[in-house]
Amino acid sequence: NCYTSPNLSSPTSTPLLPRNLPFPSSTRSSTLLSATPPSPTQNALPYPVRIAVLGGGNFGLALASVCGRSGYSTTLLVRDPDVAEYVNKNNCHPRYMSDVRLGDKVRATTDAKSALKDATYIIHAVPVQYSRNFLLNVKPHIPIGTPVMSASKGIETTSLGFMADILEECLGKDRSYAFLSGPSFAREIAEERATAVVIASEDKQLADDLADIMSSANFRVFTSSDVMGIEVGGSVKNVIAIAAGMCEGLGLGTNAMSGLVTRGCGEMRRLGLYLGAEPTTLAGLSGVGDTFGTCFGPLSRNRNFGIRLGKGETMEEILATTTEVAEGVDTAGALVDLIKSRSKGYRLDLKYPIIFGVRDILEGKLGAREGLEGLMEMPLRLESYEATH
Ligand SMILES: NC(=O)C1=CN([C@@H]2O[C@H](COP(=O)(O)OP(=O)(O)OC[C@H]3O[C@@H](n4cnc5c(N)ncnc54)[C@H](O)[C@@H]3O)[C@@H](O)[C@H]2O)C=CC1
Ligand SMILES: O=C(CO)COP(=O)(O)O
Repeated sequence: NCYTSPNLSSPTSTPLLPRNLPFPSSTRSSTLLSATPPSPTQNALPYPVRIAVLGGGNFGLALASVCGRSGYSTTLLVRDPDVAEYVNKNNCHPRYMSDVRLGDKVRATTDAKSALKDATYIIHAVPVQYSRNFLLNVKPHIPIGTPVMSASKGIETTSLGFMADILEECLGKDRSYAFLSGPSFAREIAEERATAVVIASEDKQLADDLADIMSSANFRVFTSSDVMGIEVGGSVKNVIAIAAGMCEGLGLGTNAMSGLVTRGCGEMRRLGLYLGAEPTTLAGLSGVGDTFGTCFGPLSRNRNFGIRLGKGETMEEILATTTEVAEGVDTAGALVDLIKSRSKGYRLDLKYPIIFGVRDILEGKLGAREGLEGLMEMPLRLESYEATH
């Protein structure tokens, strides 16, 4: 890769905000709980920073507001000129979180060239299945070497690639990439509620710089080098959340829910270790942490999708009444295909019963109740297993 932190070693550089600190201490609790937003602060990086955010959905908006609140000029690249005009006039999106102001550092445009040519960092927040086309369209405007951070979670159904694969295939190997994940609902971020995430990159300097840029009292950014761990966690947790939602919709109870989510985390761990992820990442914010948030949090689209399935709605009925993306729907099938293509083992459905079960339910091969109750008939073995396939 060819990312070098712009002028970070300058002797005049101002000390950066501390990273990897625990949640803000009680001295900050008034800020955490206050309805009044804290005044914008610019994190002290000794070089000009301009952020471009690809994708004007909930998460692109939330991350743009984080960067804007840190004091950085942030441009949101959207597809619809009416949306761009509305954002610039009203400082909020007309449809997504329309009650949330984005802050005066955030502007929107449909002009990829103007958004990208001077960007120091690019944040990608386009749903996974649309990412390849989107990236190939904007590629001519992305300067060589500009680092890109993805915040999207899932697996592409056509290539079975994670975002790391899609980014490299679309934008080349001659730049550094980073990946943001963790329990982080867009609305809570936009409302400046306490949030802890992790940014992973093989390029430590990039992860550190992005953490400095985005960290604030209410948005804590930890760093990691385990890209695979981050990507497996972010992909699998959405599928587990659909199962958790079905469990909720069917009224199966707290014991069932806790058992299901824990066994789902076991499947995440099994796949992650097989693909080379670190166990600590899978047990961390982007693995178990995001699974808790998504399985139990009322804001989760994946969980809500599952609740509606559990209550008896069909896939078609649900898809016809939502414009928001539940990544787990496509990722469930992609995960099954990925597991089959990478594993030499047999009866993989017994090794990944929740992932395979959700895929079967989404494909209409099983009803939600039948699928979840089928888990009660799984062979009883040792609870813990190694990462063998
Ligand atoms: N919303 C959240 O709380 C979080 C979302 N994420 C991830 O962020 C990514 C983006 O999700 P959201 O912003 O929530 O999506 P969203 O559901 O809020 O919005 C959908 C976005 O997709 C865009 N879109 C629709 N069709 C498209 C197409 N054909 N080509 C390009 N773009 C198209 C829409 O313009 C919109 O920007 C997903 O991978 C999601 O898993 C991650 C953490 C939290
Ligand atoms: O990833 C998320 C929170 O961390 C958002 O989850 P949903 O896509 O299910 O809303």
